[in-house]
Amino acid sequence: MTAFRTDLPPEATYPERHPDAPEPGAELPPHYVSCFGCGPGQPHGLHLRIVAGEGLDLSATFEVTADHQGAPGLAHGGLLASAMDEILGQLGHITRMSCVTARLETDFRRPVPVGSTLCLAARVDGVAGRKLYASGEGHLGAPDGPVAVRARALFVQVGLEHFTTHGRPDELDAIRRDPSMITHIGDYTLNP
Ligand SMILES: CCCCCCCCCCCCCC(=O)SCCNC(=O)CCNC(=O)[C@H](O)C(C)(C)COP(=O)(O)OP(=O)(O)OC[C@H]1O[C@@H](n2cnc3c(N)ncnc32)[C@H](O)[C@@H]1OP(=O)(O)O
Repeated sequence: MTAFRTDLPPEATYPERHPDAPEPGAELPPHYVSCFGCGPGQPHGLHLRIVAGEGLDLSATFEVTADHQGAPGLAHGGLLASAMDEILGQLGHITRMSCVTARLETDFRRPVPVGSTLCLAARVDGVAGRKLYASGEGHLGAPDGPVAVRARALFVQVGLEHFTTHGRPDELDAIRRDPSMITHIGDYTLNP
């Protein structure tokens, strides 16, 4: 059997839900107004609205429109992977780890027609040091609908300097002028 690089290592542990994690049922704040996945100010974005679950899990709905096509009338696979990347990455809200995607594996199990709603679910599988392992699915039409897409990912925790070092100065300057473009929770600045 293939050993995927997102397989949980033996030293992984299952973390507690962070006491400052969003309440179950609460909608997560967008981490950055211009994020392609969740930013309300991103005209070309997916505009995912992500809701905290009871444990180390999240859910969201993704309305698939004609803007998301690959084949005629069908969603583009890379776009579905982006939606999974976004909801999996936002699991950092629940564990309070500011992470970036190191590896994302996606299985496309059914075509996703334009006009359909994809119900996304994501959960933490474990944490090993800076590494957060996560998995999720996209169900067609309803949370218990057929699985159209499945993903597993490895995220690596990074400090704020990851973004300040590598981000384009124009966008970083815009955030300095208007800090409300990114979400701050307490003394923690979320991944911009
Ligand atoms: C409160 C917080 C809330 C946060 C909410 C945020 C919402 C955000 C939502 C965003 C949603 C969208 C999200 C996005 O779109 S994030 C944007 C897309 N991702 C990136 O741009 C990341 C680019 N990559 C990097 O910057 C670096 O490579 C990173 C930082 C990932 C690691 O470089 P770094 O120099 O720091 O660390 P390291 O190289 O020592 O690696 C560390 C460990 O990881 C293991 N490893 C690394 N890569 C892989 C791999 N491919 N498969 C398997 N394993 C891998 C590695 O072996 C090592 O393991 P170990 O030797 O320790 O055992």
